[in-house]
Amino acid sequence: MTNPHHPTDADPSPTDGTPNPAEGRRMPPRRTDGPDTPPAAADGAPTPLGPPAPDHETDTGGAGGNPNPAEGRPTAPHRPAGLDAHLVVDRGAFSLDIELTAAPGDVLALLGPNGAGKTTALRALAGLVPLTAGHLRLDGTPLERTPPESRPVGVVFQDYLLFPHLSALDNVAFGPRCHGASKSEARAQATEWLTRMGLADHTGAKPRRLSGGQAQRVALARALATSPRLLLLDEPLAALDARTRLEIRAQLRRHLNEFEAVAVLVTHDPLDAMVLADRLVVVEHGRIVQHGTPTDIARRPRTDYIAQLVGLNLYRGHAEGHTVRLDSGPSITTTEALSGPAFVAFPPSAVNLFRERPAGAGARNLWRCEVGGLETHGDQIRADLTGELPLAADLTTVAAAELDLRPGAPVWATVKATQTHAYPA
Ligand SMILES: Nc1ncnc2c1ncn2[C@@H]1O[C@H](COP(=O)(O)OP(=O)(O)OP(=O)(O)O)[C@@H](O)[C@H]1O
Repeated sequence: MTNPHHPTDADPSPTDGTPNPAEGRRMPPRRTDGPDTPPAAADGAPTPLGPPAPDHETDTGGAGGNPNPAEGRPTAPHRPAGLDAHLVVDRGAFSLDIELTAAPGDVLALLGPNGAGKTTALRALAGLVPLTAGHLRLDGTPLERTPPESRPVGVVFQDYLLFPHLSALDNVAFGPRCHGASKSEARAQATEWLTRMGLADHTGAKPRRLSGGQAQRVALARALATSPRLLLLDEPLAALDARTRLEIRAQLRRHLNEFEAVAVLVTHDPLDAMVLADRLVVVEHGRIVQHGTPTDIARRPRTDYIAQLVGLNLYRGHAEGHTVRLDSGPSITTTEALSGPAFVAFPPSAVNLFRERPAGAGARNLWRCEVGGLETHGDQIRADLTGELPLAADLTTVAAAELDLRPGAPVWATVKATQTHAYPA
């Protein structure tokens, strides 16, 4: 479980990383740099975040609660469970402005291209970047002014940031220990978490002796051991090789399913997002461009980035019945009949290529194109076509050889109307 302690101004513990004789444990040094730097532990590793100090934030939502005329006594203020955030962060040339809400048990994935603002959003939730405006409430409690170490937040950093000098057990026990558990209680909790993670045989191992997948699970156990109300995962599988990733992705999904509070993960990988999250929030240029279930997003992408992510050709135009006239000129015949601004999408595998104009195109769409480039894509060749309609087409290596495809070659591309999907823009 991730919960090393970070001293606050109210914390009288030593600030030089030396053992605290009063408590018999080593405290991390106090940081003097800005809030945008993760707090560091004694060994320089950023300090994972922990639950709130017991007396820290108080609920301001109800100012003492509303009187209930029926009973003549005040009721508890309404405290919506889960995450309610409007994150506004100004960083000079870059600004983030996104709203996130999630119920307990939800797993949200923030997905987006480099520089979109995903990490900034995660760090704002953790309290490592201050909000310029907006709000952040967790289970109804405002957290904007709560320091990172006092937020009920657990973080799994991309490279895990385990304390190298501590065993897996002590890495996990560190969180509960910093929140007042006795050494034996903290170790018992850590043992339980490591056992749940399938690491009962590795409790004594130092991080350098753990595989990538094991280290990831120790980091997750450390994040969960203090029962956070918000779990943040920054590219949780990025440091793993492809084989381990497959296995750990499935395990992480299981652990997230069992986690009863809100989890937010940041990823570049659409597969991680689709497997791990209930809802995707796609961020571009610091703004949400689309959100929804993985299926919604995959079926109805609304930006080029998302279309590429889910492997679709995407066009925007104006629909009249079964024809969508594209803003760029040509038309696409679709099975759906629509009226007004519309998107049309189809997968590269739906495209058939011919060197000669095919006879009797019938209900197929037909465009004259040119091969712009070719690349291997899994066991297929992906042809990028330019010309009347820019598109990506997938074909087998045998078909590519038979067509003698090479950059600059003219080709005819067809797509059946039944393989397109049109929806309102
Ligand atoms: N400390 C900082 N000060 C000022 N600007 C920053 C700082 N850190 C990041 N930025 C800028 O904020 C923007 C968003 O960065 P951020 O790291 O949040 O994006 P990201 O979506 O996580 O990208 P990536 O996927 O590459 O990690 C970028 O333009 C980046 O240059």
